[in-house]
Amino acid sequence: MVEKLASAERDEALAKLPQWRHDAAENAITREFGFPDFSRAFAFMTQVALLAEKEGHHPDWSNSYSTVRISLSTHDAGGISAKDIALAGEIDRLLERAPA
Ligand SMILES: C[C@H](O)[C@H](O)[C@H]1CNC2=NC(N)=NC(=O)C2=N1
Repeated sequence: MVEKLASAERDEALAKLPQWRHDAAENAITREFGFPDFSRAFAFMTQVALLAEKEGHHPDWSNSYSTVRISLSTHDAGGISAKDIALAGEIDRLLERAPA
């Protein structure tokens, strides 16, 4: 089982993911994404869903029209693990490859 990161490790990893925030109340890392419309927001969610299935690691998220909010934590570890950091990086790279 993957271990949760110590807060110093988490902060060091987050320094390389400047668009992600540590949400202490959720014990998760979060990012909000804005798109021009619902279709593009949902297309992004579809890509993230496929990525999550591939990784066996899944986001907690919400969608309101053209906004998608993603919260990543490792439920099994009770906090933020390297898997969350890795998935956040891959989600960022999805947008670099195919800007919405
Ligand atoms: C068995 C399966 O791999 C686990 O239940 C996975 C599935 N996806 C998961 N996703 C997240 N975010 N946290 C987990 O602990 C987790 N566990």
